[in-house]
Amino acid sequence: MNIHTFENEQELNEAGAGIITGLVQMQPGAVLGLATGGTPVGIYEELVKAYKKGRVSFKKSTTFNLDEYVGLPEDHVESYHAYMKQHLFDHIDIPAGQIHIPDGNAPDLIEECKRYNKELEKAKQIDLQILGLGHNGHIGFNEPDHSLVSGTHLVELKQETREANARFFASIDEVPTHALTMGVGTILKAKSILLVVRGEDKAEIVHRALTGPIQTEIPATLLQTHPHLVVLLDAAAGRYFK
Ligand SMILES: O=P(O)(O)OC[C@H]1O[C@](O)(CO)[C@@H](O)[C@@H]1O
Repeated sequence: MNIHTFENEQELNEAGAGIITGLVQMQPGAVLGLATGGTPVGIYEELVKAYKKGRVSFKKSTTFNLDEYVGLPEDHVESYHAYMKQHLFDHIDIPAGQIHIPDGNAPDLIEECKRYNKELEKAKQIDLQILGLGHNGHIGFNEPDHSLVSGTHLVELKQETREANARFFASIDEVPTHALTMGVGTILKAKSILLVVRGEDKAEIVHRALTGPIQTEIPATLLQTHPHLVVLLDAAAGRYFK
């Protein structure tokens, strides 16, 4: 595990984007696992800048998003479909057919999970999985539980997750109660993982996740078992690592 702490958010963003562009430059057909939420926004901004400067092309890349809310229309500004377009896909050259995001509006959500798993199987392996971290230790939307699911599945969001994400909605009542998420088995199967964590409010959980006992009640502790984990922390999130 390689942990890097940054005093400056911009340096963190550039480092994160540099890891992604470095991979895509060397391996244009790379399969990228993408995250949403507040954490990766600055990294996506740097990716867009790199693309606009002609430093990288995503024409041959494939992407798989970690998760999507259930029941939020795709064009709702807080759906992860809309988020990805707004922050990345509308500004780079990736062909639409190479983008994969679970469909939280599918008529049969269990079938949709199976379909997503099949797409992941076809891609064989994610080369680089980008992850944020929930305050309760969730990765993707794999919430703390006495057991965890390996593949894509339907989850009920914990109240604390809905509260944390309420900042993006007009009120907590608008935050969906369920989501589809890639499972921890798929996440851990990625060749490399890039975990990004920002803010004082996540300092304790990221420290527990990376140094505490491995337990499904803190799903991110499973990342300790991954052979190629890179962690980027801002100074506030990294305070217990100093
Ligand atoms: O980056 P945020 O908004 O703090 O969210 C933490 C994590 O939880 C999620 O919202 C759930 O997948 C992710 O998008 C994010 O990585």
